[in-house]
Amino acid sequence: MGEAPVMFEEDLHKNISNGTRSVSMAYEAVVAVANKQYLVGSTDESGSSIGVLALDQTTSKWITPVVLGDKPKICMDLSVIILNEERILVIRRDAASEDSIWFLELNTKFVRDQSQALETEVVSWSKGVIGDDLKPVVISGPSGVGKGTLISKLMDDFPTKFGFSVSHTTRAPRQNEQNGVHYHFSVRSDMEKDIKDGKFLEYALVHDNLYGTSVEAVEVVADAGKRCILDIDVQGARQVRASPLGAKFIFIRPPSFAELENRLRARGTETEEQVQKRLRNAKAEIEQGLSSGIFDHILENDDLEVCYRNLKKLLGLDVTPDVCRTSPVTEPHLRMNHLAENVDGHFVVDYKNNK
Ligand SMILES: Nc1nc2c(ncn2[C@@H]2O[C@H](COP(=O)(O)OP(=O)(O)O)[C@@H](O)[C@H]2O)c(=O)[nH]1
Ligand SMILES: Nc1ncnc2c1ncn2[C@@H]1O[C@H](COP(=O)(O)OP(=O)(O)O)[C@@H](O)[C@H]1O
Repeated sequence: MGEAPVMFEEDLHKNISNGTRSVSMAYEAVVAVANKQYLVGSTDESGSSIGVLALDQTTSKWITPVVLGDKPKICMDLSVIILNEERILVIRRDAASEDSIWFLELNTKFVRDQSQALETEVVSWSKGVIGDDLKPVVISGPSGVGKGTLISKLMDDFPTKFGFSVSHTTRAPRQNEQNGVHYHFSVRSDMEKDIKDGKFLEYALVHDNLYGTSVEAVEVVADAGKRCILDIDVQGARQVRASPLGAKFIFIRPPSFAELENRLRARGTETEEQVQKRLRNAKAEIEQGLSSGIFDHILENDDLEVCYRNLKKLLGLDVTPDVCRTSPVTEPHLRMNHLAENVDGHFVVDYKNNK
């Protein structure tokens, strides 16, 4: 697999020989996917990463695609395996094992969306994660449910194991929030330019502010050999689910809407108007979290220590097993003053009339 079919090699040399395109880079492997031939090379223009070229067989034109994602460093010995029409596996045979497996996305939904947004050919690298251990973790949930509290506990208890993906946002910093630690507090125009330049894995308008996860924010954690934790909203989780990142998705649900409101108010970080806006958004977020199918697990944050223990259990950390209320949640008892029904193993809770 990964060796150029004979007719392609002849075709390639013919193209090169008749000057259709001088391929100035040494190429290690060629594969045919859909109506294109992809050359995965030992170097790109930067001279530091593996390069990618494509020959569109319908037009016989060479394409230098925009290459997104963290790029694998150059190597002199690689193999390519076609997984399907969407992605290929690239194995850097002379690299250390933790950096030898890479996916090149050629035609995934993420790549197609980026191609449309950037109006050009796009491919995207993503580092293959060996096993579950280093798989990034997406944690979502309505404002005030306890995401930050749970993540802080994980980071405090396992500082060498987990790293936090520092998002960008146009929201103003709260008291005690440090730029570059809690968020990269940004100007909207700067964020919008970087989004257009393909530097963001996902982004969304949340409570009237722009939030986004840069590719670099995730790679910084991965390069440190840590498991990346992303605290993002449901819209962002949906985008990450469609991206090549390959994460574990966990939705944190409050024990009741009234308790969520109590916590948000008690935290004292938002104005009354912002509290109302976040509570309005919370209803849709919770319904999305419970019934969208984006999330692998749903955890109820009633008792903090129980929820934290269940979170650690989900992440394969050594804890005494607990009644882990993860989806699908079977027993339909929620301390709500509102009926919850069990639909396809998920709770669809009607928060509409909860007061
Ligand atoms: N899509 C997306 N959402 C984010 C990101 N960073 C934070 N959020 C979400 O934005 C919402 C508001 O976050 P924040 O203002 O810190 O308020 P909090 O949820 O009350 O802590 C929360 O649901 C976060 O999960 C991001 O990078 N992308
Ligand atoms: N299980 C819990 N029981 C009671 N209060 C909680 C619980 N989990 C978090 N809190 C409190 O609720 C507030 C919101 O928590 P936070 O982590 O900021 O939520 P989020 O990051 O989801 O917006 C904080 O004041 C926090 O101390």
